[in-house]
Amino acid sequence: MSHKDEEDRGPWQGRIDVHEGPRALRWHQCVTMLPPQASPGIALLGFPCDLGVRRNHGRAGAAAGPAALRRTLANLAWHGARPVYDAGDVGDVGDVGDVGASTPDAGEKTLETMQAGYARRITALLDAGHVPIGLGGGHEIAWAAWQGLAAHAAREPHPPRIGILNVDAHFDLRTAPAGNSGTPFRQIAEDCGVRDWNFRYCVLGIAEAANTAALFDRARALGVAFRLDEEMGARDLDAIDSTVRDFLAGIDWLYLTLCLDALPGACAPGVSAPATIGVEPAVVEAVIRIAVASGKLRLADVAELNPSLDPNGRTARLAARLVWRLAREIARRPCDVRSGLHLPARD
Ligand SMILES: N=CN[C@@H](CCC(=O)O)C(=O)O
Ligand SMILES: [Mn+2]
Ligand SMILES: [Mn+2]
Repeated sequence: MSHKDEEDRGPWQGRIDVHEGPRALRWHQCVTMLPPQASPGIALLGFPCDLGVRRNHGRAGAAAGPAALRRTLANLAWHGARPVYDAGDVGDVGDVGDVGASTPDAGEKTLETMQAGYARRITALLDAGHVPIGLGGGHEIAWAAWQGLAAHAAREPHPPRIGILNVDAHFDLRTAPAGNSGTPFRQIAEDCGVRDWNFRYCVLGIAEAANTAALFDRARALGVAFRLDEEMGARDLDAIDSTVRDFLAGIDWLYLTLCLDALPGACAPGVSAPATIGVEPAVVEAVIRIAVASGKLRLADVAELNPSLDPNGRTARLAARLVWRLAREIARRPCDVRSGLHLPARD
């Protein structure tokens, strides 16, 4: 690779094991910028936004999450059998400025224009048969992701039953009238009402101490399935498996969202609200395996990475590992010509 090529690869740079043979590959050598008419693959899309975290009185900095995630992913070992594309960041030229071009917001990066831009990009990626993995950004990414997925689903002759599986210390069902990082699933519940769809939402890792009684009441009123952080240990894996499988049995399409503040604060300090107990990374990986093996996953993301609060890039490493795990499990599955995750697993 020439010096010029290396420069052109932006964050996708890292160690090259020149003496290790052709299988000694890392992500930076295999991820390509998303070309037009690309064959179906995994598409990474950055959401460099923390405007929702700010509105939610959280600690700002997650806007730098996607860049840190790409830099960390770049050096991980490549075992992929399926292409991974970098679809860039929302907010790149043309993404946000065309929402109501005559409004004062035209071209401005507000929370709503960023969310609308992300939603449009997600719909286009899904329409092209890709499995998008969103790189957050605050958890306001979830309302944007839902809008993109719902627009894609609405094109189906019979709209699929969409379920959201959230690994999170928080319900994010707040009622604040202006959307923020704490409201996305309440916004989605309302949108389901408008569309006459059932709201199907399951959260794993809820910290009782970090969610008020009002939030628990709202979750119960909305029929939300959840497990507390204290019910998410390695010893609980059979019960976790049942919770996830029961949820998956009642849906056709899955949106999986991983809020890094669900993981123990010692592993994931680089978030707005670190967890005191949290869910161990190995358990989160087990959830990812079950979710992907269902063949129903359409869209996933990792939210709340805040590099400004992240000593030694510890949280970025964990976030990259979870993206890596997602991609690894997706790549194990046989590929249908269009969006091929309906097929049974090979193993
Ligand atoms: N998305 C996170 N929501 C949590 C954490 C708030 C924070 O950033 O401190 C919530 O609203 O409770
Ligand atoms: Mn959270
Ligand atoms: Mn959250």
